[in-house]
Amino acid sequence: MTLLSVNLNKIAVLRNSRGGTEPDILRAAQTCIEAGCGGITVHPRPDLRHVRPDDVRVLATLLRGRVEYNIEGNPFAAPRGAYPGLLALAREVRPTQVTLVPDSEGQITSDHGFDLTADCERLRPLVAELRELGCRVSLFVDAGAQGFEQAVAIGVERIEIYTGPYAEAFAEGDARDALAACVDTARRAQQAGLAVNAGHDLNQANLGGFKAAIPGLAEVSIGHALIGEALYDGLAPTVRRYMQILR
Ligand SMILES: CC(=O)[C@@H](O)[C@H](O)COP(=O)(O)O
Ligand SMILES: NCC(=O)COP(=O)(O)O
Repeated sequence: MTLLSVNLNKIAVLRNSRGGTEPDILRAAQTCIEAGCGGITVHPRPDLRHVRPDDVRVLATLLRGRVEYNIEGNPFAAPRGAYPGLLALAREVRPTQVTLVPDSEGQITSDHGFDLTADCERLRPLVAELRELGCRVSLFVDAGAQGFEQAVAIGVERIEIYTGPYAEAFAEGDARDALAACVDTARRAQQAGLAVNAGHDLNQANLGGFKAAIPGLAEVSIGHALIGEALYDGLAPTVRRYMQILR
């Protein structure tokens, strides 16, 4: 069974657009847990536009001992204001997994992975510290990435394949090449001893074929589409409830 980790960034984006506390991230996490998800993912960023450090902290308390907690982010992004940095957050909350992502400043969302052959040496001390803290470490990589042996050598246990190009090809009607690249990447990573996660723009339409093609897929983290789909699923009953009140 592949673990579903629900990314709650979009709940925070909606909340942040008004200020205040609604929609409430803890309530959203609780709902996802009650629905059977295996994990919660957050991706705090230095500009605080998504999940914020205080969200990361309160979620840790809610999730501990219940489901996996996956925190994503760029470990090299400098602390700024209320954002203490990814490593500092990991030291505080000790999530199940930290997924290191080479986001650059101002990126709307993640759009590429690490170059393992170039980046493993500078990642080495960070991976070591995260492992000391008891966190599993996963590296965000593009399909086609090389250097999995180097990743294993510095203590990395998983990769997360960036599935944006697969999702885009699927939406355009022909995902065969993009899927084949993910399948080959997963196979090589597994042969090197890594477990394989995947994420970005996965949705109910493109997930089934992806999962079927990747034996042993350990985890998918899904946020943007899942929250959008939840809106569609929830809009009609919600409107009906308002109509009841207004009768
Ligand atoms: C690491 C990753 O794949 C990203 O997909 C990201 O976490 C997506 O979520 P946001 O764009 O909402 O931060
Ligand atoms: N790691 C990917 C993730 O957490 C969610 O990405 P998306 O579904 O919001 O594109």
